[in-house]
Amino acid sequence: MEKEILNKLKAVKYPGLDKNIVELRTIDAIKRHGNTITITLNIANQEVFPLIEGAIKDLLKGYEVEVKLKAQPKKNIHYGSTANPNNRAPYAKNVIAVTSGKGGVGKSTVSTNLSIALAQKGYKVGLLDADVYGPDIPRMVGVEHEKLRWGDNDKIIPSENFGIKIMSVGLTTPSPDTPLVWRSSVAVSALIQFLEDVDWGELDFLIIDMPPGTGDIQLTMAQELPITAGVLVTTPQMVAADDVSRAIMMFKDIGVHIGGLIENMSYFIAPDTGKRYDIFGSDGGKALSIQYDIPFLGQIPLEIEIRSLSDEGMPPVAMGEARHKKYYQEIVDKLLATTDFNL
Ligand SMILES: Nc1ncnc2c1ncn2[C@@H]1O[C@H](COP(=O)(O)OP(=O)(O)OP(=O)(O)O)[C@@H](O)[C@H]1O
Repeated sequence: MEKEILNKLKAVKYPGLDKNIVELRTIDAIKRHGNTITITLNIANQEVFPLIEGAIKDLLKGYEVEVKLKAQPKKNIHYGSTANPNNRAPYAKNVIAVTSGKGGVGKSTVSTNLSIALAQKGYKVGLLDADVYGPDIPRMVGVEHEKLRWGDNDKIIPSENFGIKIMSVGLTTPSPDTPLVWRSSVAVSALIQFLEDVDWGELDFLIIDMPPGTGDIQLTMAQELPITAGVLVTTPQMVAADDVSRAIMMFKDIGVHIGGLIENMSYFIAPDTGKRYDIFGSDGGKALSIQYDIPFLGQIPLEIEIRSLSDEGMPPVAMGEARHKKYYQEIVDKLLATTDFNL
């Protein structure tokens, strides 16, 4: 019976999208009590709920149907409020914080390429690698052997490459592979120093590659900076994971506007044939963004070249083929459209 209903529900399109509510995983449960069928939807967008409810009731006319909205995850963690943050970076017109639920999803690769894509559009961009657990950005932009340098004004001179200014916690270690073993309080004060003591000049965008997760560092950054937009990176496998939901809820709880969600390593492009394989299914990121009512900024496939170019310090958006550039450039165009940036 439930299966039969689920099949029928495939006829209901999600408002404004070319996908149905079943493939977008918005059906949380279908239950039958006597003659009543109760369908629970898992969506956060209150405005589309009545539209879907109406369409379901029309479709299942012969049945007694009740459509409910699943209670969204309760905010049992209180992150506090960052309604009136300090502004340690008055030189930046906009601050974008890039984060992820878990490590290894490609957050630093995304931050780097989005920063360069913004610079390619003519904006002045600074990229702060605040990922104390894996400060990979210097290697990705080929500045890993640079050391901290101070200018005449006693300010730290940021590295520069591919049209962006770069500062990383990784540049504070004696060699690129020295591990950083910092307590979070030390990491937070180092980051604040980077915000205040680096000679960034005037910036249109300061992009911060945050550590993964929802800890002290994220919260302090949100208290010390007016974050214009938070951007979340996930992989299709992670889409259903609690970590991603927690990262989304953290931004929502502390009042940071979410610029959108990016799905990285979405599908695989075979290097020999160019054929696309949807290894992890498709559209998980889109479904997640619908569930939490946040913009979906796009997908980046898993491609060997993205990894090899990044490892060699040649960011794909600058040094890759046209299609690599397009992945990141299209995401930047969408982000510029979803958020009211100060430009
Ligand atoms: N779309 C992609 N296709 C292929 N490889 C990718 C892609 N995105 C990232 N990678 C590779 O995956 C690895 C992890 O990426 P990255 O360091 O950006 O992740 P991260 O989420 O920032 O990790 P960490 O939390 O450890 O800092 C890197 O080797 C990177 O080159």
